[in-house]
Amino acid sequence: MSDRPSAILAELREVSVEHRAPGSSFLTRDRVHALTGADVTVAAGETVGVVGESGCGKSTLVKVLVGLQRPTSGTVCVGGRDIWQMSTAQRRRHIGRTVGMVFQDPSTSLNRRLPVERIIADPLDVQRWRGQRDRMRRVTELMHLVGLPASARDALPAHLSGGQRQRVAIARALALEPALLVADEPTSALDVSVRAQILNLLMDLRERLGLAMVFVSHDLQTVRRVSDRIVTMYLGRVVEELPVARIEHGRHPYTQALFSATPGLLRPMQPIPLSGPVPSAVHPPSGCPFRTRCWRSTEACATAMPPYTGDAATTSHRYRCFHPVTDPSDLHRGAVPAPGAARPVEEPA
Ligand SMILES: Nc1ncnc2c1ncn2[C@@H]1O[C@H](COP(=O)(O)OP(=O)(O)OP(=O)(O)O)[C@@H](O)[C@H]1O
Repeated sequence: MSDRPSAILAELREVSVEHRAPGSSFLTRDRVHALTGADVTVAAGETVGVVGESGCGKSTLVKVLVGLQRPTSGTVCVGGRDIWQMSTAQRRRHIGRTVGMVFQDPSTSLNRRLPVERIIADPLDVQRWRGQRDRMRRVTELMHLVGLPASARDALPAHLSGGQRQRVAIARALALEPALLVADEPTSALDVSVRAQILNLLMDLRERLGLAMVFVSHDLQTVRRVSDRIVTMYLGRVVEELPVARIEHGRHPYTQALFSATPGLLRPMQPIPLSGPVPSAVHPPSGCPFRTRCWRSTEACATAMPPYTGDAATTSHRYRCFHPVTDPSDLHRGAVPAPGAARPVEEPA
C-alpha cells in the first residue's frame, strides 16, 4: 500500500453523532456522544479495520459512512460528494451505487418474507435496473459469485443456513457493483464452523472485484489479517489509525492495551490490565477520553483533547495522545501498571 492513497471513496470530516440519552428529560437534555470529531478516509482498494471495545462507536461510524445515520455535525463525503447536501432520493441512489453494506446478523438484516431472488434484486429494483431479463441474469451471476446454489433462488431466509443467509446479504450488497463494501461484524453472529468460509469469501471477492472494505470486528487477529490500515476507537473517538505493518508501533496506550489482550498478536508481551469501567458516553471525561484508565496520563490529559498528530515518517499513522508510546519496550520495563493501578474513574460532575 502506498503511504498516500489516491482515490478517496469515503471521507468523514470532524463527524459527531449525538443521541438523546435514554431516560433524559426535557430539563436535563442529556446526550449520548456516540461519535465525536471523527476524521476517517477510505481509499480505493484498501481495507480499513475498525476496532475498539463494545459501545465505542464502531457501528455508529459505519452507519454514518453508508448514510444510515445523519451526523449531528461534520461532513460525510461518499464518492467525492457530500451526501447530506443531496435530496433523500439522490442520496440513496448515489450511496447505493458506491457502497454495499453487510450487517452482523443476516437473520435480522434480511426481509424474512421475501425469497432470495427478491432480496438480492432489491437494490436493482430500487435503482430501476434495466429490463427484467437483465435483472434475472444479474441475480444468477450474484448467486454464483457468492457460492449460493441455484436451488436457493426461491427459498425464504428461514430455509437457509446462517452461512447461506450471509451469502445472500453479501450478494445483495454487491448487486450494484459498489467500489466499497462495509462489513459490520460480518461473521460474529454465525456458527464458528462457517465463520472462516464467509471471511474467505469476503477476501476472495475483495481480490476479484478490487473492492475497498471497511471491516468492523472484535476479532483482532482477523482484523490484522485482512486490513491494510487499522482505526482504533475509544468512547466515540478515533484515537489512532495506523498501517497494519506498524501494528507493533501503536502509539496510543489504548491501542497497545487492546492489542496486548490478544495473545500472539504482537511481539511477546504481557496483557496490559485496564482497571475501571469505560466512562459514560453521556458524560465523557474532559480532555482525553482514555485518561481515566490510562497509566500514562497526567494533568495535561484532563485539560485538553490531544491533537490528532502523526509521525514525521508517515502520513498514514496518526494518534491522539500527549504521552505516546514511542518505545514499545517501555511496556515491559514496569511502566505497565499492576492490576487496579490505573487512575480511578472520576464521577461526572
Ligand atoms: N439510537 C441510540 N440512542 C441512544 N444511544 C445510542 C443509540 N445508538 C447507539 N447509542 C450509543 O452510542 C454508543 C456507541 O454505540 P455503537 O453501537 O456505535 O457502539 P459499538 O462500538 O458498535 O458497540 P458494539 O461493539 O457493542 O456493537 C453507545 O454508548 C450506544 O449505547
